[in-house]
Amino acid sequence: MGLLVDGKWQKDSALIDEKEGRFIRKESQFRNWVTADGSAGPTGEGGFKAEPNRYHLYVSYACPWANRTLIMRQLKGLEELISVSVVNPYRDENGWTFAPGDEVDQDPVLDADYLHQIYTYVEPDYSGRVTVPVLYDLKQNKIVNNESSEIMRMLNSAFDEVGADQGDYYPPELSDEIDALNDEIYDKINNGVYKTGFSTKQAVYDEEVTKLFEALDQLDKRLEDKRFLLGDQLTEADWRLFVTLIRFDSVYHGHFKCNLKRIVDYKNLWRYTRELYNYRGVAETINFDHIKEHYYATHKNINPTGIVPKGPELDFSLA
Ligand SMILES: N[C@@H](CCC(=O)N[C@@H](CS)C(=O)NCC(=O)O)C(=O)O
Repeated sequence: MGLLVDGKWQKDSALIDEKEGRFIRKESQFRNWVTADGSAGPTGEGGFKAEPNRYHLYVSYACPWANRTLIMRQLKGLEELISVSVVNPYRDENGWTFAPGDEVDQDPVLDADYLHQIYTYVEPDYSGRVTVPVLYDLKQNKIVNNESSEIMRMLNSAFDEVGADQGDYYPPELSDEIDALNDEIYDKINNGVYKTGFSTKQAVYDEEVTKLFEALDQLDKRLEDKRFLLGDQLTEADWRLFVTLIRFDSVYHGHFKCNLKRIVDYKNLWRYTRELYNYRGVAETINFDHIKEHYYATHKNINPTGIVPKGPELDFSLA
């Protein structure tokens, strides 16, 4: 996997701590916020007022972090207000690309070949990873933010006065509970599948896969008497969990060796995953071809042939 160093693309870089055999995720770097009045948000600079047709979202259908922002865009009815470009699912030594493909978009800003060109266009000496999602300001030609958890929060509330649909997925009275669940789910599940799949030492794999399934077992119990994580109200925490569950049986189970069980084997998690998948507009944000192609073809270190498996056959219908 490549990255930018002082604005120059380097084709190779390591995300694994060689000695420990552990996967380490790096912090996102653009941390400004779109707000209703353009004032600064919790981090970064002000000047990013919520306006229709001003912001653009770069995503990959493969990526669970990008998926959560696409879901929030859908839930809040922002499809006409915030445009989207989907990158090619195959990430080669040049990182994410706009190489033509099924359901791949062209870049509206620079007609770029690579996503890293967007990063260096706004910051010519940028050093760091070139990740999706990216929320881009078409008016000022700046990257607002490339941290999905923050982009989700902006989409949840900043556009409410300019045409977003009703609905608050991070209501103040539940925020402490949501934050606590998010921390747990991020560490053990969202990032847990990556820590399991990218481990290069048996002991690290054993430890991570055990933590992952303990957490899934607990959530399955939690959902025994609850429709959603916090009861009847759907919150951000559900969508953050969902993006990992929906990829689980297709890629994490095989490709990342998270194979003690599948999600279809869990009574409550399976019911829950299907319900969220069928929730309004959400299925449109899921593209299993992109998901499978990305993981199996891109991570040659764990799947050297790049063969993308045909299965599994999954039925998400509610019947
Ligand atoms: N913390 C970031 C993580 C985003 C992320 O890691 N995206 C992956 C795709 S799933 C990516 O673009 N990786 C490219 C790289 O690390 O070079 C977020 O949640 O937005």
